[in-house]
Amino acid sequence: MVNLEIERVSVRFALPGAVVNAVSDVSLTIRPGECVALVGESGCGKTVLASALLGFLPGNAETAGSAKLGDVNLLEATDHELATKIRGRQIGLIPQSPASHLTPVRTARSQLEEAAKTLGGNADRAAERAGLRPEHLDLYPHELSGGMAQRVANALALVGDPWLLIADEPTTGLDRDLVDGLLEEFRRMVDDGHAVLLITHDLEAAHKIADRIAVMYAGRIVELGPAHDVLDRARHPYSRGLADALPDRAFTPIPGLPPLLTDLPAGCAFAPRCEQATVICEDRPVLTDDPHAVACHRPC
Ligand SMILES: Nc1ncnc2c1ncn2[C@@H]1O[C@H](COP(=O)(O)OP(=O)(O)OP(=O)(O)O)[C@@H](O)[C@H]1O
Ligand code: NI
Repeated sequence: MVNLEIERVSVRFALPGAVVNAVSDVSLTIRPGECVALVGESGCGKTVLASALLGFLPGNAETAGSAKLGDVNLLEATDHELATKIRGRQIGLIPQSPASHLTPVRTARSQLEEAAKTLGGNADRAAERAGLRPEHLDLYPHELSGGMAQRVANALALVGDPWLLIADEPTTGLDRDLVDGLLEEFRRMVDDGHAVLLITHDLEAAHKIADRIAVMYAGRIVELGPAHDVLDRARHPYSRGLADALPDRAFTPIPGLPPLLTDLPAGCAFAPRCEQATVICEDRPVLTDDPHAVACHRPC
């Protein structure tokens, strides 16, 4: 097994009269045997980064940087190469809003069995791992509740036993028991030598299973380190605000809104919301190169 080496990846969308800088200069290595959680507010670029890795960006997207899985640069691979070698086999994706990715005219079982046949996996085993009962499998997508559709999508991503699973908000609509069951399944995979990139708003979920946490703000990673360090001793004022808003801490969420991705400031994008900011924050801070990395001139 190899690492996934994401190096200086940027993704921009060209719109009439504007450019959306959705992901800027993201570097992150994901290794077998670890779970990395990618957290941050809605719209900070988490899903766009995942889509870039699997070749799911729309035509108006432009990418820079590289994402290497062995000798394959995922950002330059052809759709054929991604479809036959990567997706589902090496990298499984649990997409955000899974219901829209299921084929409406076919039962969950037929979709899962087809994936199992193509990828060489076991449909029943994947369904069980995702917390589905056999009777759920005979339903059509429109008959599935949100939580059940989520479990079908989770099973589809697990069936080919990919070494890396990218799970984009995989706990949406699941009640606590199912969330815990799924997180335990992810942890088992990781302990078995797989890797999981868990994209989530749910810091509690990240706290439970992640080895490392990457905090994203306005398209950039602003803090990256061991999960407990990032949650309990956050260095970036933004991460500290996120961690302080955990239910058992219950401080007020950070006031204000992130900047528009079409109009990013030249300096630190968080500065306008930051109580620590001074004039030095008009220069963009770079992410430090240490095990608990932070991009901030005035870390906590
Ligand atoms: N095809 C597109 N064209 C233009 N802008 C886009 C496109 N797709 C995404 N964006 C923008 O890129 C930004 C990042 O979106 P993304 O979906 O990655 O956020 P996210 O962090 O996954 O948020 P959430 O937590 O709500 O899922 C958003 O501002 C979004 O509007
Ligand atoms: Ni998203």
